[in-house]
Formats: sequence, structure tokens, C-alpha cells
Amino acid sequence: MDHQSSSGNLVLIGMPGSGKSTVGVLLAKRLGLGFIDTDLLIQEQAGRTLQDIVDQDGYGALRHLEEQVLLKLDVRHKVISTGGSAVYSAPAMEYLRSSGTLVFLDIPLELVIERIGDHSMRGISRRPDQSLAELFAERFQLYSFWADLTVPGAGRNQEQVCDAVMAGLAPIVQ
Ligand SMILES: Nc1ncnc2c1ncn2[C@@H]1O[C@H](COP(=O)(O)OP(=O)(O)O)[C@@H](O)[C@H]1O
Ligand SMILES: O=C(O)C1=C[C@@H](OP(=O)(O)O)[C@@H](O)[C@H](O)C1
Ligand SMILES: [Mg+2]
Repeated sequence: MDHQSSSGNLVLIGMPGSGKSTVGVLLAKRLGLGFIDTDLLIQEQAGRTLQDIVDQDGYGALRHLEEQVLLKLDVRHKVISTGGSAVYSAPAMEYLRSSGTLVFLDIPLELVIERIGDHSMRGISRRPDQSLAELFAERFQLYSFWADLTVPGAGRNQEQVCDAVMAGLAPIVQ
């Protein structure tokens, strides 16, 4: 049994709007697994909303908290939906990979904008000088690098994305 299947977690990574949180719940139901959204763990730990953290303390503070929460996760057989910025922490990604399969929900920039808007990018962890297009390009490299499986999301509703993840997992997870 390799690192991907030994602890049985399924970890969703990708841009905000790619469906990590909503598709994650569908996947957990289909697979009979529990579900964790690490954004909610961050909020619980901080006692504040993610929006507050970014607004008051800046994007670096959110990334730091996110890394701490990810490195403290000690779970098996869960679907784990991460926040879009999780991939900035190599230690956290290595750790998640050691106990699960990393699935990149890959949507184009146009869909990100359609789903989350591009006006203020509130709540997104990004350098103030960085455009959404630049952020997308930077992150695309990181998501692709860490992914065990990449699932394209364009032209698919949430159930169809769920189907595509299940189909993609079949050959790599026992
Ligand atoms: N495949 C899809 N088709 C249409 N809308 C979607 C799809 N996946 C997600 N959405 C919508 O996009 C928004 C962001 O989804 P969410 O699951 O919160 O993404 P993430 O956690 O990756 O930011 C929600 O309004 C959700 O309903
Ligand atoms: O991509 C990002 O920088 C962020 C994505 C959000 O999660 P989703 O990807 O679930 O929307 C949340 O973690 C936070 O607002 C920062
Ligand atoms: Mg989410």
C-alpha cells in the first residue's frame, strides 16, 4: 500500500470557487467518509472569520494560521477540503500527502471570476500588488505540482465533478 491509500484521506486543493467545499461534502457522502473543511478549523482556532484575519492582519497571517492548522490535522478516512492558499506551505502539503490522495479541482480563471468575482478579491490570500490573473498563474503551478490527480471542472456541475473525481481515483486508490 503506498502513501496515497494507506490512511485513506482524500484532500481537495484548487482555486477558490473550484468546488472544494461543496464537492467535498458530496464526495464524503458517496464514499462513506467524514468531512473536514480546514477553513472552518482555522476560524474555530482563531475565533474570527477568515475575512477578519485577512482584513486586520493581512494575507501572511492567514497563510501562517492555515499552515499550523494543516500540520496539526491528525485524521484518517476523511475528505478534507482545504482553502485555496494551502499549497503555499510545502511542509503542510507534504504532510497531507503522507496520509492521503491530493486531488486538484482545476477550473479556468474565467470560472473563478464567475463564481467568486474579481472586483475586490476579499478574503483571498494574496499580495496586494498581485492581480487575480497573476495569482491564478502562480497557484496553477503549485496545484499541479502537488496533485496526485487533476480533475477538470469546466462544463461540469457539482455531481459531475464528483463523478469525475471518483472515476479518476479508481485506478490510484485501492
Ligand atoms: N461544478 C460547479 N458548478 C457550478 N457551481 C459550482 C460548482 N462547484 C462549485 N460551485 C459554486 O461555486 C461557489 C464556490 O464553491 P465552493 O465549493 O465554496 O468552492 P471552494 O471551496 O473551492 O472555494 C459556490 O457558490 C458553489 O455552489
Ligand atoms: O484562496 C484563498 O486565498 C482563500 C480561499 C478560501 O477558501 P476556498 O478556497 O475554500 O474558497 C479561504 O481559505 C480564504 O478566504 C483564502
Ligand atoms: Mg472552500
